[in-house]
Amino acid sequence: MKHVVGFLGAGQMAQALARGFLAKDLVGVDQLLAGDPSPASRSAFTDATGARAIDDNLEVVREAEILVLAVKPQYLASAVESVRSVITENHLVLSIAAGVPLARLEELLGNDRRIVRIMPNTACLVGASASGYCLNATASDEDAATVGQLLESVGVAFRLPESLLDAVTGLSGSGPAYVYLLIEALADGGVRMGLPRDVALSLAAQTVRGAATMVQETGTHPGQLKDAVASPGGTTIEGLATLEAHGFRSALIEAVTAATERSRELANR
Ligand SMILES: NC(=O)C1=CN([C@@H]2O[C@H](COP(=O)(O)OP(=O)(O)OC[C@H]3O[C@@H](n4cnc5c(N)ncnc54)[C@H](O)[C@@H]3O)[C@@H](O)[C@H]2O)C=CC1
Ligand SMILES: O=C(O)[C@@H]1CCC=N1
Repeated sequence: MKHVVGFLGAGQMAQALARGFLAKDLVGVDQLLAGDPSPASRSAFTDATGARAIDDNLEVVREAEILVLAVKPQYLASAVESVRSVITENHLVLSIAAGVPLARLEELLGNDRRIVRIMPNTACLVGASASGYCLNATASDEDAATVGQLLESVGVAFRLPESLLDAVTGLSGSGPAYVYLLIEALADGGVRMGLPRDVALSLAAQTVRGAATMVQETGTHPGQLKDAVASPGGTTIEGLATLEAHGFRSALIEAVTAATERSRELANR
């Protein structure tokens, strides 16, 4: 593929995506650049990727073929307005801003621009992201293929109707944070029961990884995999009953719902 990829915003997500693309050799280091007014973000980007980060968004847009809008949703309008005059139909514009709909992006960029709204997550850094994306009417099937290739290089990706992008944000966009909480809490439980902290953390993280891999690689329903762990009258069923008594499932369902609703609210800012 090897298009020049420019990021507006050189923060955490730009760094994670850029490192993922580099690791999969989808871009070379000289085909990557980022624009950011923050010297700290620029040095972090260059440290993480070896690529250029400059305080000149116009130059980034002029050089880029694929432009990734990677600023916080509240800074998106001002970032785009400052470069709008140099964004052409030759650019494929990807926005990762949570909650910002294609209609708003078209207002900012013009509906004759090729625009894709994406929701990845930070695990793109390790090639294990989970993403959803949707295209505006001007973007082509070839653009969809390009975006699919980029996102699949750093994990799994689903092309979806835009109406589902907020739910993707609530589940997999925000989801790594829920799982970090789970891992931390499992480790705390282990420490409470006497395990050394480092051992507890390692066991907790590997347990989450192993269970996720079992779901992905066996294709077996998680309920069936859960049943296979829980022996009659054994230890697991005691743990499961305790989780049910504390509303574990409901807490996760409500977390995804709340984050999805917040993503919907961000559309109205
Ligand atoms: N952090 C996450 O897990 C995820 C974040 N997102 C979305 O990614 C976007 C970026 O989030 P993060 O990387 O976490 O934020 P961040 O705060 O780490 O990075 C944003 C960067 O944008 C820069 N910036 C601000 N105004 C700018 C401008 N006018 N031009 C160029 N750069 C400018 C800031 O200096 C900062 O370095 C957000 O819209 C967020 O909704 C999407 C998926 C996951
Ligand atoms: O918390 C947020 O708003 C961003 C979007 C998805 C993950 N982090």
